[in-house]
Amino acid sequence: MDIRLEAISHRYGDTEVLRDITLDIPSGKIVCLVGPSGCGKSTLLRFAGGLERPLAGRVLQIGDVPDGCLNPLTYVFQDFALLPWRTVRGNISLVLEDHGIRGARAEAIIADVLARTKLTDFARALPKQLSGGMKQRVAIARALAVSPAVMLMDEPLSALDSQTRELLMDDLVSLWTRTPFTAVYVTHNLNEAVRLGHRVVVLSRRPGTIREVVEIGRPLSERGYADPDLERTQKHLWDLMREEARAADEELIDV
Ligand SMILES: Nc1ncnc2c1ncn2[C@@H]1O[C@H](COP(=O)(O)OP(=O)(O)OP(=O)(O)O)[C@@H](O)[C@H]1O
Repeated sequence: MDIRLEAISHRYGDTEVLRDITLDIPSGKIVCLVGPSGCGKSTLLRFAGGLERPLAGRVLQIGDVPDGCLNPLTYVFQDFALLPWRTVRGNISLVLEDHGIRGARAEAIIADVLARTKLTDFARALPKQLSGGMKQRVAIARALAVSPAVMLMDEPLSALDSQTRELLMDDLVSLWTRTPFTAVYVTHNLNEAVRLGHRVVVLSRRPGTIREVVEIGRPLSERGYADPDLERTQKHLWDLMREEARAADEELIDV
């Protein structure tokens, strides 16, 4: 399933947040949204996920959802949002229980997503026993369990230290390489954007408009740490954003 955002504009009271955003999220690709603080990235993600409606424009879902899809639009949040009293397995089974899936069918799905996220040996652990990176893997496994058409990822790695973030990026790349998924991925981190994005959408300062859409053709599995081509692309993204990021930062200080 593709998502098309068509001529989206929005304001909260007197604050114009987004202006005339038209954007395609093609099936099987990761589209990263980057831009200065407060430019409307998370708002756009909520519109894509149908959690909120824009004042103008529309969000179209085009095509079929994947086989076995229980929840077409599924979020992965920065803070993992795991239930502390449930085990890894229990956190994943919960989303299946919500859809009335139990027994052998649930077991098969849980085994599959635990294997895909390399968590099989941790099925009985409680969240408090896990590192931040492992918790986020559980959150990703839980999202995958519902076979989403599109994963909506709001800064999923930003609560993690830089080494853990590197490891999780590798995990996301191998996950996508084995079975491509579709994602809208909001991040402040331009390195994440160039490592994980097939398409990087640079938004301007608020009201967010699209400044540039950067396509990155190189396969995810061939994008290594400190790759000179990717560093050039990352620099280009930062050149697009630098002044506006500073202005947005100073605007926050003025408030
Ligand atoms: N529900 C709401 N009611 C009022 N204002 C809101 C609401 N949600 C967001 N805003 C405002 O809309 C603007 C865009 O917010 P949003 O969180 O989408 O930006 P962002 O680019 O994701 O920000 P950041 O990079 O800092 O996370 C901000 O000025 C924010 O204060």
